[in-house]
Amino acid sequence: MRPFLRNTHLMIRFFSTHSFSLKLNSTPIIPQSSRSLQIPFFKLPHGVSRPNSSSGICWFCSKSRIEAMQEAISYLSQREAAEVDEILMGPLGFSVDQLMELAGLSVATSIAEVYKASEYKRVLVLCGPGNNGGDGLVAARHLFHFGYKPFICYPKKTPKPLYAGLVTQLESLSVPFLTVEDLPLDLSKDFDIIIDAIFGFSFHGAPRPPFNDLIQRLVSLNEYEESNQRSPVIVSVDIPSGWHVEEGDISGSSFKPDMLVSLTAPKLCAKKFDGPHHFLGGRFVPPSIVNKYNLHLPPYPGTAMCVRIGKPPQVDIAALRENYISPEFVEENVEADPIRQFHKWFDDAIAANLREPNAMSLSTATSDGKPSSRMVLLKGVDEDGFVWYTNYESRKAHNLAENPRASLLFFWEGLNRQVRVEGSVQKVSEEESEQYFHSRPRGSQLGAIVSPQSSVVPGRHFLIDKYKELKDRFSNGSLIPKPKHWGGYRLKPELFEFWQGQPSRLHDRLQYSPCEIDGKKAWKVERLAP
Ligand SMILES: NC(=O)C1=CN([C@@H]2O[C@H](COP(=O)(O)OP(=O)(O)OC[C@H]3O[C@@H](n4cnc5c(N)ncnc54)[C@H](OP(=O)(O)O)[C@@H]3O)[C@@H](O)[C@H]2O)[C@@H](O)CC1
Ligand SMILES: Cc1cc2nc3c(=O)[nH]c(=O)nc-3n(C[C@H](O)[C@H](O)[C@H](O)COP(=O)(O)O)c2cc1C
Ligand SMILES: Cc1ncc(COP(=O)(O)O)c(C=O)c1O
Ligand SMILES: [K+]
Repeated sequence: MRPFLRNTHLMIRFFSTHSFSLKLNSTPIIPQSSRSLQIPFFKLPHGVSRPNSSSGICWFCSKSRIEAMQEAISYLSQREAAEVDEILMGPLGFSVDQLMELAGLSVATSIAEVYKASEYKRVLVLCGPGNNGGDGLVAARHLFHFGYKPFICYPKKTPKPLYAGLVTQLESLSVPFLTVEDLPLDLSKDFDIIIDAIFGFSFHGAPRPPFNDLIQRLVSLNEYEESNQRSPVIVSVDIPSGWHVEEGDISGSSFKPDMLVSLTAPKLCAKKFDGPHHFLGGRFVPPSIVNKYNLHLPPYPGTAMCVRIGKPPQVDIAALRENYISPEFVEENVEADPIRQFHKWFDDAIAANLREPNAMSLSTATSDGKPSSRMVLLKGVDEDGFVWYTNYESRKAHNLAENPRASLLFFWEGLNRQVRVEGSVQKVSEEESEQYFHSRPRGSQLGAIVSPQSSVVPGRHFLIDKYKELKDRFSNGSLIPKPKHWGGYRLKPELFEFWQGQPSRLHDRLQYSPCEIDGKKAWKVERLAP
């Protein structure tokens, strides 16, 4: 919901007691959460009352109320959490194994999103006697496969086949099991992450041995943190163990985790969590549960098993960095022809399922050397060069008219690779542009006619009005003529560089520049210092 709700006027139209549609500045909004979970209604924001008539009366509510709604997240009481558990495993047909597998996977993926295995390798998982402990065992297995080194402390093994199986699976991966006595009293040196999978929503009373001692060691870690000494981060599964499930840390003497992964929906104690990373996991909640408990939760993006709840933490931009780890990229293994090498890497980018691997930054410059860059989409590449399409009256087009030289840059983040290409630029033939133009979706064809690219327009309505008019004109499906001012460019490459990230910033850089061998045009490959 966040992106939709920055503006002031939100129109709410009621259909029944709870059901309403939302319109922001006249544009219908399908809340993402309801799209993915098919929630037919939203919780009423505090202070908004239902009109007397349910026949579709519309009115506006204020910005602060919208923000209140935006912040509204549902929390479950202890009783509700147990009830949801029963419904899932009763009428809804789930088995505990399934839910635990998905819960443990959510915990592992949440951790992997924030704490990279390259920096936070050693993970101690403290497992309690119930399902929360089972989630910890599952998370440990997934973390092993993600490249972490897990250790388990599971002092009260649950004598059920499900748990015995989870233990066997970890033993077969040679994951060490440590007794409480094996554990160092001071956990600060031996581990980078500690997963608290001791108690979940069935916790009650005060922690009994040996778990009281484990919890106390987590409290000591918080004290380390306060003294600015490096200590492991603590990740709590569902509930910070020792906290009251609804009231939180009532004694004020328990530990404060750095990350909380709420499962299914946050429990009431999560309101008291003020650490930097709150995630939601357990992507199995069906609409019937969402409706029954009036759940309002952030939607999971794409195929993710977890989603962040609340604001991302403040980051120190200067401290943001990745350590690249890639296979070596050496002279002996490259293609003699840089276009063939480009195709090889492009195929890798496709195989890695990267989003828009054909997106490239195009840099041009004015005749007096003022550079500018923007992204465009590569639409073809062969021995003649790299092709993209655009508006011939745009800023880039003016640059290219006065200085027909450009550079292209591809960055394939998931593969730690970039490719630089430099050369001279020419327009493609009218026939080639015609052919490509008509291959585009009709909406994009109309968009190209509507948009005087790079010139100032009076407002969004200018484009939308023109678009609607044209859409009507071409609604009979007739051919949309390509505007004269729209077409392709081809960059003929004169220099290439293939870059692959490596540890300690000692990256591989292989440059291809033109040369002549026996009077024939060829390419010289040279390694550049990173
Ligand atoms: N949708 C869902 O529902 C899903 C739920 N999932 C997971 O299940 C978790 C809930 O699991 P759960 O019900 O097994 O309870 P949990 O809190 O792990 O442990 C209970 C054990 O602790 C013990 N114990 C209690 N208090 C104690 C104390 N003071 N000191 C010492 N011991 C104490 C208690 O013993 P008892 O007191 O009964 O003798 C019992 O043995 C939930 O939080 C989530 O992580 C996910 O896997 C999948 C989706
Ligand atoms: C991923 C991506 C792909 C783009 N592809 C194109 C494209 O193929 N052609 C184009 O004209 N603009 C494309 N754009 C928009 C351009 O980046 C840019 O805004 C536009 O071409 C105007 O640039 P100019 O004013 O420098 O000429 C793309 C933008 C993004 C983010
Ligand atoms: C303004 C503009 N023109 C053209 C394109 C390329 O689109 P297509 O793939 O439909 O040719 C894009 C892509 O983002 C664009 O933003
Ligand atoms: K826990």
